[in-house]
Amino acid sequence: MDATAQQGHDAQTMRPARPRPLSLTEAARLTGAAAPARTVDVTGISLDSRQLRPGDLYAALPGARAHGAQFAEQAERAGAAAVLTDAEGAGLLERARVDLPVVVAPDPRRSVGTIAARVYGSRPEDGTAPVLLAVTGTNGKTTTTYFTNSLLRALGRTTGLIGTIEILAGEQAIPSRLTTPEAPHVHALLALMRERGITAASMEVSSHALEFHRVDGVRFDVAGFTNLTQDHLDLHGSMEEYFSVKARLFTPGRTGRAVVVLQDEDDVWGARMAAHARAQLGADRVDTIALRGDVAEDRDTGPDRHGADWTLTALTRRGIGHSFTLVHRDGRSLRVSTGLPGDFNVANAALAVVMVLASGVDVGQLQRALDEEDPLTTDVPGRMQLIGTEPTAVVDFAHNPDALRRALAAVEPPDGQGRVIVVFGATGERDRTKRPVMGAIAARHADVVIVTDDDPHDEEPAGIREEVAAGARAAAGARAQEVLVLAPRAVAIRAAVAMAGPGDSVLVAGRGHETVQEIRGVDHPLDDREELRAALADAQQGRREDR
Ligand SMILES: CC(=O)N[C@H]1[C@@H](OP(=O)(O)OP(=O)(O)OC[C@H]2O[C@@H](n3ccc(=O)[nH]c3=O)[C@H](O)[C@@H]2O)O[C@H](CO)[C@@H](O)[C@@H]1O[C@H](C)C(=O)N[C@@H](C)C(=O)N[C@H](CCC(=O)O)C(=O)O
Ligand SMILES: Nc1ncnc2c1ncn2[C@@H]1O[C@H](COP(=O)(O)OP(=O)(O)OP(=O)(O)O)[C@@H](O)[C@H]1O
Repeated sequence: MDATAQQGHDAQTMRPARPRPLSLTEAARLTGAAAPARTVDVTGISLDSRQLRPGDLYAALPGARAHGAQFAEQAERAGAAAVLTDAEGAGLLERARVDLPVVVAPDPRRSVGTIAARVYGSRPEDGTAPVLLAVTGTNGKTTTTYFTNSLLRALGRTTGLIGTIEILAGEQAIPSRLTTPEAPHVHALLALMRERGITAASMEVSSHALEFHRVDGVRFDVAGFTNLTQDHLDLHGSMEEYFSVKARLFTPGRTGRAVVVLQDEDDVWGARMAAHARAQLGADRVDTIALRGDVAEDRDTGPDRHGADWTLTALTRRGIGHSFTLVHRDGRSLRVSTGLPGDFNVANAALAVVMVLASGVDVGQLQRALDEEDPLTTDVPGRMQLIGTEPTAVVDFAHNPDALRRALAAVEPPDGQGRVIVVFGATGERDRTKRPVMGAIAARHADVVIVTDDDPHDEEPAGIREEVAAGARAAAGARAQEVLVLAPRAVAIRAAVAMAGPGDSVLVAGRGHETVQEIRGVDHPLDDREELRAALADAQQGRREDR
C-alpha cells in the first residue's frame, strides 16, 4: 500500500465543485430508516472523521478495529451536519458529547453509495456521465485498466482512471491508497470527472470493494473479468465465496454489458462467470474471449453451454511483447500488438480491446487507433517493468501464486541456458495460506529462491519469511538448487544481482510500483525499481574495476 498518498493530495480530498444538498429526511428514506427527529441538509458524505468536510453526513460504521461512532466527536468538530449509524453506533452516541441529528439504519454501509450518488450527482441518466468501464478479477485489473485508458485516449476520448497505482481525473494524477476507494470517494471522483469533461473512465473493482459496498450506486457500461485464482482467502474464506462476491458485479443493477476471459481447460471460474453473466444480463450482452481456440467450444457450462465470441489467433512475439489477431465468430477481426512481456498481458490486452468495443466503438475505428497510436505498448508502473537487460532484470507486482508462476515463466531465458533468480516475500496480516504455495511455486520455476520481506505490517517479519521458505524447501520436483532467506529487502535484491550472470534473469516480485514498506506501523521508503537499478549499476561498476 503506497502511503505517499496519505500525506498530501489524494482521493479523499477530491470533491466535485457543485454538490446537490440532500435533506437528512431523504437520506433516511434511502436507508430505509425512520425519519430523523431533526432534519438538516447535507452537502457531502464521509465515513472517516479525518477526511470529513463541513456539511458532510458522517457515516459512523463498524470496522475491524473500532466503531466509527467512537469518532463522532471529532466528526462534529470537523463540521459534520449529521450522523448515519447502526444500532451499536446509536448506543455509543448516547454516551458521547455529540449534538447532531442522527439516522439509525439496520445496515448503513449499504446506503452510503446511494446517498453519495445523490448528493454528488455522480451518475445522472441524461447522457452527460462518462462511459464507465470496470475490471475485476484476481490479477490483471491494473494492467487492463491502463490498456483501456490508453485505447480510449487513442480514440480521442478525455479519460479518467481509478485504480491501485493512481487516480487520473483530467490533467491531475494522484497516488492511490486503495485499489477501489470507499463509496463516498468513488462517487465524488465520478462527479468530478463529469465536471471536468471526462468522456470515458476505467476503474478497478476489487473483491473488497464488492464486499464492502464501495461501488454501490454505480452502474458501469461494461464490466470485464480477468481471472480467479487463490488470493484474499482471509476475507472470503473459500474460492466459492470469493467467486460469488466477484459475480455480484455481473448483474443488471451494476453493469450493462460484460466481457469474460476464458483461460484454458483448467479454468472453471471464467466459464462459470460467463454463464452467470449471460443468465443475469442476457446472452447478447456478454462477450467471451477464448485465449485458446479450442477452450470454450468444448466446455459444458451446463444449460448455458456457449461458444466463445472472440478467439485469439496468429500469436507471435513482437519485441518483448506480442502480436495477435482477435477474431469474432461473425468474421470481424482486429490485429493487436502489446509491449509488455508475459502471456498474461496478451489476455489483458485482448480483454481491454473487447471491452472498448463493447462500450460502443466499432472495429474499424479501433483498428485505426491501434495502427496509428500503438496504444498497448504503454508502460504500467511496476508491472513486468524491465529494469536491465544483462542480466534481464524485472520488477513485477506478482503477490499471489498464479501471478508469481506466470511472471516466472515470462522471465525464463529464451535459450534455456540462463538461470532464473527470484526475490519475493509475502504480506503480513493477509491470506497466510498462500505463503507456502508461493514458496513452492518459486522453487519449481526458479533456480535460486531468495525469500525476503514484503509489507509485514504488524506481523513478525521473520515468521512470514519462514512460512514462505518452508514451502520452497518442501516443494516436490523442485528446480531450485538454493533457497536463501535474506532481509532487509534491499540486501536480498543486491544478493540476487551479485550472483546473476549476463544471461540470467532476476525477478523482483510482489511490490511493483510501491515506494513505501510498512513494518510494524512505520513506513520505510523502498522502491524495488530504484534498488534493482542501483544494484545493477554497482555490479557493472564492480565488473569494470575488475577488468
Ligand atoms: C480490511 C479493510 O478493507 N479495511 C477497511 C476498513 O477498515 P477497518 O474496518 O479496520 O476500520 P477501523 O479502523 O476499525 O475504523 C472503523 C471506522 O471508523 C472510521 N474512523 C477510524 C479512525 C478515525 O480516526 N476516524 C474514523 O472515522 C473508519 O473510517 C472506519 O469507517 O474500513 C476503512 C474505512 O472504511 C478502510 O479504509 C479499510 O481499508 C484498509 C485501509 C485496507 O487496507 N484495505 C485493503 C485490504 C483493501 O481494501 N484492499 C482492496 C483489494 C486489494 C487487492 O486486490 O489486492 C482494495 O480495494 O484496495
Ligand atoms: N491476466 C493475468 N493473469 C495472471 N497474472 C497476471 C495477469 N495480469 C497481471 N498478472 C500478474 O499480476 C500482477 C499484478 O497485475 P495487475 O496489477 O495488473 O493486477 P491487479 O489485479 O490490479 O492486482 P492488485 O489488485 O493486487 O493491484 C502482475 O504484476 C503480474 O505478475
